[in-house]
Amino acid sequence: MTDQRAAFATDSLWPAPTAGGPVDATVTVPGSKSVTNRALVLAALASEPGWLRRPLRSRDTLLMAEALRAMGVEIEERITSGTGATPAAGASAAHTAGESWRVIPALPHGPATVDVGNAGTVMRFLPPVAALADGTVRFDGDPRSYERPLHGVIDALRTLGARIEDEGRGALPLTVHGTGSLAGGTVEVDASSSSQFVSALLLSAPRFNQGVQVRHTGRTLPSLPHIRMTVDMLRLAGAQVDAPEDGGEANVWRVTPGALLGRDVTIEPDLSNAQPFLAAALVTGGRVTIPDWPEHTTQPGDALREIFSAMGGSWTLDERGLTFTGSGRVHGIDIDLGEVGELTPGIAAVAALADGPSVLRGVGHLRLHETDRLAALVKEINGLGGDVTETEDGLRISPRPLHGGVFHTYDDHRLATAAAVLGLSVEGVEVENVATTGKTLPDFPGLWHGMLGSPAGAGAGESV
Ligand SMILES: O=C(O)C1=C[C@@H](OP(=O)(O)O)[C@@H](O)[C@H](O)C1
Ligand SMILES: C=C(OP(=O)(O)O)C(=O)O
Repeated sequence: MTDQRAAFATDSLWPAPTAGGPVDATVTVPGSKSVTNRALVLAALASEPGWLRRPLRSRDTLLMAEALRAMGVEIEERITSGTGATPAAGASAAHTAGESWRVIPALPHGPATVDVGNAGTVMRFLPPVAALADGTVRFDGDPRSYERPLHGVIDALRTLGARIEDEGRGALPLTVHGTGSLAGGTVEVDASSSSQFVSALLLSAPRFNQGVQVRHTGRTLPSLPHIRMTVDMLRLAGAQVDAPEDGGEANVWRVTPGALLGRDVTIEPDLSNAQPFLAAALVTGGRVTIPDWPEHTTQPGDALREIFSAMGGSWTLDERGLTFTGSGRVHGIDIDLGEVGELTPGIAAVAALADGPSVLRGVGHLRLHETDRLAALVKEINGLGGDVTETEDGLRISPRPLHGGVFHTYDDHRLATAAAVLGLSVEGVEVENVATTGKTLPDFPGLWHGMLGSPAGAGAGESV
């Protein structure tokens, strides 16, 4: 619906390259979407300017930056040499070289219009910011954004004192009528459809008059590492947070009101976007190194070390980064992916090439992601000759010899990267709208061809 969306060619077919043999490459993966968008929100709400080093520049993060700018926050993009900047704790000068964003916070204000695209982080993290704004903020997005769950955030904000018009939809589009402050207080939310409900309320809570106490009341809670990421980043910005993992009450988070510090944050590489490259090492029996893999992280992609090892590879972590090595064999896996749901499409692709069956559990909420990921994976892998069935909360995958064909991606970046993994071993896979990878991973086709040492093919389309 916007200029950014127009940059995405949707009708092109990208011939996914096959791997001529075992891959052997080092792939520098751009910054984490989840860390970049949290860092932007926290910097925008801080009481002093801050820096983001090596932020991700992708559709989701540019939408977040644009939305904050629309509410009065200044975000300047700068190229730094690595010498003029103050590195974040533990970051080397090399780490800080490249692009940086200087964020100069302001009291958020309306009138403003926010395009959320199809970014869960934007559609969920920003209504609480808008509730703190002085003025009216209108939220709209891609057609799919109307279908993604938002009721948890809307209802909770109303309980905490906000006025929101959504014409009874409990979803986008909506208008938040901010008054310049929000009471805050105690709220219950069923976050079983998205952990981002909890993260959204916690991120802005230091600025609520009474802070917040959030109690999750649902039966399940997906993507816990992403909530831990929120808690860690809030603490790094000076907030006081009580969380269940510190011995607090189960399913209850508390944030004390107080000023947020302007920090200098170096964004980690996106470990979930490292997935297709690690998968390439696994399925070709090759080796891929991802530089700057953090020793400690809350990113769910860190679990790939163990998951892909259980599927047949092995890893080492040293000063070069994470090196993942395939053994030439790929095994099936029976695993609950509830904590790391965004890894499911890539694991499903590897599982379809394995030497035995797999069961992926705990990911029913993926039906409400960028697309219905369970239905899409069944349809598209089976369209190449596979045998994937949907269960109540996941997928059952029985590997079969696959053949070429068009793999549709439904505007879902992770469907596109999963298709590329299949294409390494299966001749003639054509990925429809590979440019949709630009939601979180700029120039995926370029990185992929670079890994394979092959010239970039036609039909790659534009990406951010
Ligand atoms: O907070 C975040 O940055 C995210 C949380 C998860 O969302 P859900 O809990 O909705 O799965 C994850 O899937 C998404 O890619 C990013
Ligand atoms: C679910 C995802 O994204 P979003 O932040 O839009 O929820 C994802 O990146 O896999």
